[in-house]
Amino acid sequence: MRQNKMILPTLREVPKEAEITSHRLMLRAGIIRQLASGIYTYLPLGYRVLKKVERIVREEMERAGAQELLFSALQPAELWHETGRWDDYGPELVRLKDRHQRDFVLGPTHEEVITSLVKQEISSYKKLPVTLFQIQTKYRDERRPRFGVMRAREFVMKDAYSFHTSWDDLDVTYKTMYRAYSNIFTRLGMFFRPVEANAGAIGGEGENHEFMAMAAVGEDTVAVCSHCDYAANLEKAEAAETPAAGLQPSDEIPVMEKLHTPDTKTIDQLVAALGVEASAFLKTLVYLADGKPVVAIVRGDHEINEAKLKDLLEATTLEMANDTTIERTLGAPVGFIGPVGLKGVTIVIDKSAAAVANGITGANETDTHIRNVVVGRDFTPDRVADIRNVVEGDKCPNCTEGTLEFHRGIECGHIFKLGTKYSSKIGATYLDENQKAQDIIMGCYGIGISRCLAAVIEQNNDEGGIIWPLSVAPFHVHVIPVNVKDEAQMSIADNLYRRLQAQGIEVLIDDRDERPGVKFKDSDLIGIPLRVTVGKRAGEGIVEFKVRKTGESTEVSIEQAFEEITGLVLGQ
Ligand SMILES: O=C(C[C@@H]1CCCCN1)Cn1cnc2cc(Cl)c(F)cc2c1=O
Ligand SMILES: [Mg+2]
Repeated sequence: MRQNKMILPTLREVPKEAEITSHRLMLRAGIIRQLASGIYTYLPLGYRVLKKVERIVREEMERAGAQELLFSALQPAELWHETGRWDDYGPELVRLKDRHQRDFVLGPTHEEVITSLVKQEISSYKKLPVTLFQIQTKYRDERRPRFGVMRAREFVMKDAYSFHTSWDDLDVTYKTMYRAYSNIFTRLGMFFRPVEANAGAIGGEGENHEFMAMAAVGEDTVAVCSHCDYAANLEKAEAAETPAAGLQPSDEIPVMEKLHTPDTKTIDQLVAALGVEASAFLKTLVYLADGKPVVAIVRGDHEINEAKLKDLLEATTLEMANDTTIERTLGAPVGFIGPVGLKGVTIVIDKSAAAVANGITGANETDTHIRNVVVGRDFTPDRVADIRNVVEGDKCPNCTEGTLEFHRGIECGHIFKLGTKYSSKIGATYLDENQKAQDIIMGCYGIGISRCLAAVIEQNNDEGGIIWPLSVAPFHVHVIPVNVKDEAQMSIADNLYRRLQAQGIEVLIDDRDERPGVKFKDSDLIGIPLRVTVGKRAGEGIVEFKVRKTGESTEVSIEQAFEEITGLVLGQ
């Protein structure tokens, strides 16, 4: 490709709205341009990378035995009524009416669509298992799109769905997909970790894993064991059971005692006022689970994990109760609430909080707390479960030797064992050997294709700009004639450009009439992995060969450069 003709608008200045490296570099390197909030145009340079990521994903999906198809982004609302998700989702679901005033959604995902296709096209167990996938634009009306394509309102996703007659068979495909995902992210040149995850709204009855590109700007927190290969999204991570903290037989603990705690509402204020550790407090929170009040208790030094609480309660919606609801439900002001004496409200307590020998909680009276509260003596919880976020230093639940460390990750893939949640609602069954209709068992597997571009850049950049891995680079080689008016330089550059292209190598030639400094800065910025500079010594047949990743550059003969490049590119 001749750069002088390309729409490749590089920018010197960092656009102020871009907060993270990949967003800044994607704008500066002429990869994307914003059309509207959370909606992006992929310029030619960016589109070449997007197609390369798609190709790698497609190759690995086909190697895993999946068949590619393509759905419409427009989905009839009827399907979303059948699964109930029309009502489950709020403004994030893009809804519209066609000219006949019929309701449609712009697809954020395609469980309903693919399950209804399988319902109408597959009826015998002989046709199962089958895995189908598409690479297509998805729409999710994020309240606050940010970080460029990392959290956009329109994005390219590969979504795959598998259909089975048994959980064992689903497990085979799940493992195949897990391996395919590892191949994909390895080929993208990404430092990634598969982590145990929380299925979230999609539900499903089985295990699920996210594939995290490890990066400081990642929105997700991953707990990683210092000793074994345990890794889990914080939404899911657990700690090894620690023996209950020196539980004294409850009869030795004195009876509860009220404490006058004027205006001390937060744990920190209480620690200061009472001079006891935060871990001695039973922090009481009030939620509405599907509209019903639930009291959740964690130790004062822990944080509630709403994903775990929601799963435990099997709630469709879970939200913090507002102060009015709290005061109405518990008859006490926020900051002084506690579990003792509550009637008619479900109490869930975290296992670590339940192990507190004698705790301090709100007394459900203004400016009053109580100490010597013993779980099981002074109040009886309805559930004792893991509903807290693990903290760094917690024991690993897998090996119990290592401790958990936190790292940030960008979720680039997520695979799920769905079960029959969608097939039962859509009515996708198969006839088993006894001609009996059974609900099809499903798995689903997503990759954020456009998000991968940002993740790869976050992990591959330096002060000069992007450093594309060869596998996804928009071009393999950047040929830069220093002075386009110099006949010798241009003919040598052109000749090399043509010979490399003839080998199937993708070459960008900077034939712009620009100062050398501008050319080199742009070349570092757009991050083509290999560069040949044709300058003063071209007449002697000498060019400069530079590897963007290492910065290493050597003066070599044109032939040496040609050999080196074909070796690196065709050998990859
Ligand atoms: O998409 C999934 C699960 C898997 C991911 C892999 C590929 C197949 N789907 C989860 N999810 C996320 N955000 C959503 C947003 C909206 Cl507005 C919605 F209506 C539905 C969903 C939704 O279901
Ligand atoms: Mg996910």
